[in-house]
Amino acid sequence: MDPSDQKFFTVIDYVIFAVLLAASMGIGLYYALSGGRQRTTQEFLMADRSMGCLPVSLSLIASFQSAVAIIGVPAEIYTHGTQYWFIGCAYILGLFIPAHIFIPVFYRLRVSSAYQYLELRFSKAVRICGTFTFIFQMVIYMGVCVYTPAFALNAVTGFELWGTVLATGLVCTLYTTLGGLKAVIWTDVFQTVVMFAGQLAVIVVGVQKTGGVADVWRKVWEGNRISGLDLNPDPTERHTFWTLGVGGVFLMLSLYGVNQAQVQRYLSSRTEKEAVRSCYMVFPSLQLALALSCVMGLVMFARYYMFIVCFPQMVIYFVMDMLHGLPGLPGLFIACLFSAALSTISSAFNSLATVTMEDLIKPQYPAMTEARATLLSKVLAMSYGLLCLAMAYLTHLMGDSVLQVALKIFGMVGGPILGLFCLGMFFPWANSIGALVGLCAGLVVAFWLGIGSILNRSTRPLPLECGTNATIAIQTAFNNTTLSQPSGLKRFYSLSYMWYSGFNCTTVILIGLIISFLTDVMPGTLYPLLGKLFCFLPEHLKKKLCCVTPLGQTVSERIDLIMVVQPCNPGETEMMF
Ligand SMILES: O=C(O)CCCC[C@@H]1SC[C@@H]2NC(=O)N[C@@H]21
Ligand code: NA
Repeated sequence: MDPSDQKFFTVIDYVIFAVLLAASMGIGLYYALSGGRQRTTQEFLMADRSMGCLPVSLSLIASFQSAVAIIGVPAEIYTHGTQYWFIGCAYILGLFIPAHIFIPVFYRLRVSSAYQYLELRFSKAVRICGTFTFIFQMVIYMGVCVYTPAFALNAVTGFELWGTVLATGLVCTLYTTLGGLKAVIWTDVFQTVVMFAGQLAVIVVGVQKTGGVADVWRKVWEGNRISGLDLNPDPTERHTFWTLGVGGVFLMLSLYGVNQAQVQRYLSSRTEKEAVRSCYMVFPSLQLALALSCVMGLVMFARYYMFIVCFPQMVIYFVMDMLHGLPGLPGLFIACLFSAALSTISSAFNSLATVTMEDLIKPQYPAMTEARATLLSKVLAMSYGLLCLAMAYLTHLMGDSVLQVALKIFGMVGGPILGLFCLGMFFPWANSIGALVGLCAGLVVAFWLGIGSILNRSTRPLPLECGTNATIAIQTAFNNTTLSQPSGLKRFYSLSYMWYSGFNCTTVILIGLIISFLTDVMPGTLYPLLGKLFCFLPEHLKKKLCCVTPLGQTVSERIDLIMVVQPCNPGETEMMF
């Protein structure tokens, strides 16, 4: 079937896609014109802290379940088998720890941004560095999320690429700017339903067209696509139970524990209990989302296993092969793809606008009126929307498999941020110099590792999903040849990307503790060194930077100052761990 001349879409398909965009716009307009009409930042950025656990839980899933997962996971399963499915084991601790450790801390501090915690615990400098790191991570991730569906569609169906990117970006920017967090959460709910429906449709039709469940199972079994429990402890093995089930926990904590997009949803819950319940409710839906995308990959394998060829847009090709001729279903899948993208991008816009407002602008202009602050938040959401379109173009140049790109970004940038928060929450003697140096060192090591791994990619042919036309036969032949085990630095570069979050988080904590120890226990040590290090800075800046921690304080005094939080119930001051 030559994609170019196939008439994939009937009128009804375009109608369904248009209805999705219109419904999202409608929800945005509804929240722009109802309630407090988005006149305060409390409503625009925090949804008046009035949300129930059901919409919050569906919105939590939608935020980090984009077209990357919908396209990338089936391609992963088709190429490497179901080993990736073990990431589901990471969801247990990956949601339990946020529910019982991170949510209570953020909720009881009544912050709007997770990074306010960093100023309370450390210093303003740490908060600002954390905020910029988060912005960097989400802007790149947004670019991948906008680009993926448009590029995949264009390649298979000739669907207009940049027109789609523009339509997606503008619709998303509009309803996020008009309706604030309430609109983002309720569009996420609607888009998550569309996402599941679209994947389900492809699976049902795919199984039916591939000869039924028994036939599909036989083919995937013969094609040894059902991976066993791989307990290989080698950290350079790309996907094993350890890299996915344990390394994946750090990935989940960096997203569902400390990522502003998720923290903001916890904080928009009407009570702390609702927030914890929403975190629990994420578990079954996330497992369902993972199962749907993995099963879609298996059905795709059963369908094409005798052809053994692969190219980047294999998944869209498979979907169109299954659904064309069934009016409305191709449109449903396009709606599913763009629902996945829109729900992630709108969460990113809104969280970026929130941290820019709360962490970077408001502290500089405390006297700013509520009306002006809300207007500025809307302008920020709009500007991030336009920035994201630019990032989409950058993704065009990346070329790696989109799932791997997204997970590497989370590992390289989300890992250090997770380390920063862990340093603050679990190590009372960590100080702000330690936090600052730890974060910077963690990011440097993370990018050294990430870029090094790309430059030193092993001579083995790229895995199938990276778009080479290698057939599985050639791939198997190469896999069997035992390439000389890399040693030293090459071994460091071949660390599985699923360990990036855990590795970078640990780096930040270790370096943070060492520097804290040096600067606190022996205050005279690092201070003059820092002074010399920043000798090029003007005196006032040097003073400000080098004594980000009032060194005179003892560690215990600092703990008393920070670890006592505002009472949850009047009259009661809770000590935090
Ligand atoms: O889908 C994306 O946009 C990013 C890839 C998935 C991100 C992680 S993987 C573990 C967790 N489960 C999800 O569905 N999303 C996050
Ligand atoms: Na999404």
